[in-house]
Amino acid sequence: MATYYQEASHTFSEYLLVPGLTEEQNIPQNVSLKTPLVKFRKGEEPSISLNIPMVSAVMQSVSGDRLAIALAKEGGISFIFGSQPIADQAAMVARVKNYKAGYVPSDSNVTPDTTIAEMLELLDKTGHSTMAVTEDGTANGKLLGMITSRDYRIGHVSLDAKVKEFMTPREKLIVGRSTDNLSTCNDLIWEHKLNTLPLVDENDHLAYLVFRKDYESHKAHPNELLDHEKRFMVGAGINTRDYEERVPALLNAGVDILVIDSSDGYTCWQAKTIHWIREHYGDSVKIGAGNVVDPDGFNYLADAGADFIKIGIGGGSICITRETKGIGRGQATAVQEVAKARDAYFEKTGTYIPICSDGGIVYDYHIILALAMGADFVMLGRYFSRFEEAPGEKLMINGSYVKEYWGEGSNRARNWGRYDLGQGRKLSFEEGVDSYVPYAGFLHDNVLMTTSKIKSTMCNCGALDIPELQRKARLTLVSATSIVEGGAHDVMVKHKDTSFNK
Ligand SMILES: NC(=O)C1=CN([C@@H]2O[C@H](COP(=O)(O)OP(=O)(O)OC[C@H]3O[C@@H](n4cnc5c(N)ncnc54)[C@H](O)[C@@H]3O)[C@@H](O)[C@H]2O)C=CC1
Ligand SMILES: O=c1[nH]c(=O)c2[nH+]cn([C@@H]3O[C@H](COP(=O)(O)O)[C@@H](O)[C@H]3O)c2[nH]1
Ligand SMILES: [K+]
Repeated sequence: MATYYQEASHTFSEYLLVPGLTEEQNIPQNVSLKTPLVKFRKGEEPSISLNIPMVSAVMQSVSGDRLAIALAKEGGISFIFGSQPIADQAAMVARVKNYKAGYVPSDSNVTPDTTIAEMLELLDKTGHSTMAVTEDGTANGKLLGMITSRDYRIGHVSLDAKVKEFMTPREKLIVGRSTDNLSTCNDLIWEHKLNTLPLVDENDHLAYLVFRKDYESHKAHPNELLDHEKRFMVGAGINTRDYEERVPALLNAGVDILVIDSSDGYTCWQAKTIHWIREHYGDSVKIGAGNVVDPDGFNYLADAGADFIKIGIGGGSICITRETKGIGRGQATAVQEVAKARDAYFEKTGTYIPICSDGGIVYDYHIILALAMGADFVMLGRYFSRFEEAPGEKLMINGSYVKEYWGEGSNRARNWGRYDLGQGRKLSFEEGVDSYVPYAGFLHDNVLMTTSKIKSTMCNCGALDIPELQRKARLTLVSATSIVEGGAHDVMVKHKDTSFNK
């Protein structure tokens, strides 16, 4: 006989948090939203943590390189969509990794004997007029000087002249140490009125350049998610078919973490994919898996070796999976059940596997509910698709700006050809829709608003960080009429509330 669950499965909107005791220290400035991205042993630190508990969905209309950079600046991570040719996806990853985040490896380097003609050719290629002069002409050679467009006057210098005749020599340069933090660099930049500060190591070899204008952008983003080379972190989605080609290409492009992107993660295909990665790369390559909605699915992927596990079938705003295939579970219940399994797994094995609630976040407060129920972070599609940096087209419809947002299971997304891979399968039915969402401006402003709401609610619950919230949270189911009570009611609203974030 089939198994029947006795409880109905619930959605986020059916819950509210009951405040806990708020004390002196419970102010938003003291709240940390840092959260683990990959599994770790009890008492140890995860090798990757997020600075805010938000990641962007593995979707064509959400996670391109532009959004990935904007989100990494805020402390989250994007998973670049996998529904595109391998080379295109790897190129997107590489664009994020090569983006400047304060410290820049110098990409325009010459030697003292380089001619002005050769230097101009390089300028043409890179577009960068500030060049390092090193002994061997490489980005990490011994620093001998700097040359910028202010040092020579085109038309007035011989093209055969050498760089050494015009450069500012090393002894006249102000330099920083490669170990200096950005604020020390910025002090030097201001003190000496510099545009560029070279950083050298103990042997006077060039390490990085720090530019005045980059520092200003960096200062506005204290939560930036950076790798050990100070590059933005980025993830990428893979599938369970072409991973033998896709994974090496993504790693080569510098990807920090992978996730297997599927509606249903409780499959032998996912276990095989993870095993292949462990066999070829050991634990050095981090990979999330999913989606699951119950303890069985969680335990299967945990045993297979997943670094994090994603929860959610059919709850996404563009999803029609529940309608077309009859599979899924209310997202709140799914998170609660999987969180229980994760805690039991931790208890049993000493390994903590972060879980991600994917899909169905409609209001900002749904994020805090997901976290309170045990999720370590959330994945959002619709939320990010509304922003300037999202890949969808921005259009004017009936006097309002909208962005395009389409599901990965829609014909539009599937047309790139994945569904013809291997077995020559053809698409038989759609599992997602193509839609518009109201345009919402820039990612930075929206994420700032969302995270400040999360922090504020955490103060109501007396929690200074996410684990404390998870320990202390008290959640209540709400009746249908109390949901009406929770909105503006029995008044004529003058202006539509834009902070509502829907
Ligand atoms: N979270 C959600 O509720 C949903 C998400 N989506 C999104 O749509 C996209 C497509 O999802 P899916 O259709 O689940 O893609 P999928 O590629 O995981 O699965 C498609 C079909 O191929 C089969 N399959 C997978 N690997 C195989 C292999 N190596 N050999 C033979 N058969 C194999 C699967 O069992 C399934 O029947 C993803 O981006 C996913 O995130 C779609 C529907 C619902
Ligand atoms: O049934 C589906 N058909 C689709 O075409 C589809 N595309 C994406 N997804 C899933 O929805 C998540 C994003 O959900 P939100 O827009 O609610 O944030 C995503 O992160 C996915 O898990 C889909 N589900
Ligand atoms: K399954």
